[in-house]
Amino acid sequence: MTNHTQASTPTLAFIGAGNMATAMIRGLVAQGYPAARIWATNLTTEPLAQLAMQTGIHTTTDNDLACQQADLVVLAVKPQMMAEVLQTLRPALEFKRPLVLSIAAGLTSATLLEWIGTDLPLVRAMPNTPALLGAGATGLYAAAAVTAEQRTWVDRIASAMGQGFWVDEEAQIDAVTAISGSGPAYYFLFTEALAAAGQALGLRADLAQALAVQTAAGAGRMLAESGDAPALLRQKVTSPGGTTAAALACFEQQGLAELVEQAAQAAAQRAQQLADELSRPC
Ligand SMILES: NC(=O)C1=CN([C@@H]2O[C@H](COP(=O)(O)OP(=O)(O)OC[C@H]3O[C@@H](n4cnc5c(N)ncnc54)[C@H](O)[C@@H]3O)[C@@H](O)[C@H]2O)C=CC1
Ligand SMILES: O=C(O)[C@@H]1CCC=N1
Repeated sequence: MTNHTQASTPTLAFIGAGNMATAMIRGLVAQGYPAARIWATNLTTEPLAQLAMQTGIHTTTDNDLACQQADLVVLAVKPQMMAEVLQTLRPALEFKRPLVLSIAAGLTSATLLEWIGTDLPLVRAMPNTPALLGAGATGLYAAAAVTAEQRTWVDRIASAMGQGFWVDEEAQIDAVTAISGSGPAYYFLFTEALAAAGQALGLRADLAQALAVQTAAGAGRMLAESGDAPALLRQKVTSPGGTTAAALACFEQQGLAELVEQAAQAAAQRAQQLADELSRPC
């Protein structure tokens, strides 16, 4: 029942329009994806009203209705809600047979397909919130049965949100989750810590925050636009015997690289744990 006449611009249905789906939708619409080809659902109308007003997309609290319109269904509820949502969506999915794109952390394609109860084409995606600005990084894994045309749909969506990166092994999606899915929060935390350090050095709170935020934004742009490797950019700031060298030596002595590695491992392990916990029969 897939609507092949609309194949080049598939109709999308986002099931669970929360933080991440909203960032994706706003990013897609800002990059010119037709709002008339996007549906989004939530449990109540309140969170949908603002999204509809800002973007002009279709919204509904009826997951079946949204699914019935869609060539591509984005599963965007929390992993803990997924089994219940898929159980109720099963008839609509079986009838319409869309491409399913899950953005849920952890949940494997095997578990998702078991819950869907029928063999549908499935892509696991791990986007991140900068998708809102068209500056996202999205990891992608195609489970079996995804057609070449459906891959082009996914590529188009990922490029409208920023950059897409296909991986060949599903397990790598957990690593992507730990680096870029959760990654924006790490940079936000570092920015908060830098602002607090500015206050500790005697700066006003608002000034310390403005300096930390503008520095993060500037450094991010240099990383993205200069073409230089992060290490080279770091070296260009670091005068021998100067202030940066003193701070970097402190980071090194305190084991920053090891700490970052441990944090990323904790995120990846949590993704696997979520998958194990949720796929266990009750
Ligand atoms: N927030 C992020 O940065 C990222 C989140 N993800 C994944 O995206 C998914 C959603 O995460 P968030 O957007 O952060 O969570 P969220 O809680 O903001 O959004 C989920 C939304 O689903 C709605 N919902 C719950 N049950 C529903 C149902 N039966 N029908 C329709 N809507 C329903 C909730 O009301 C909520 O608004 C998760 O699976 C998460 O792993 C993936 C990448 C990044
Ligand atoms: O924290 C989480 O579980 C989700 C997945 C990646 C970012 N947010």
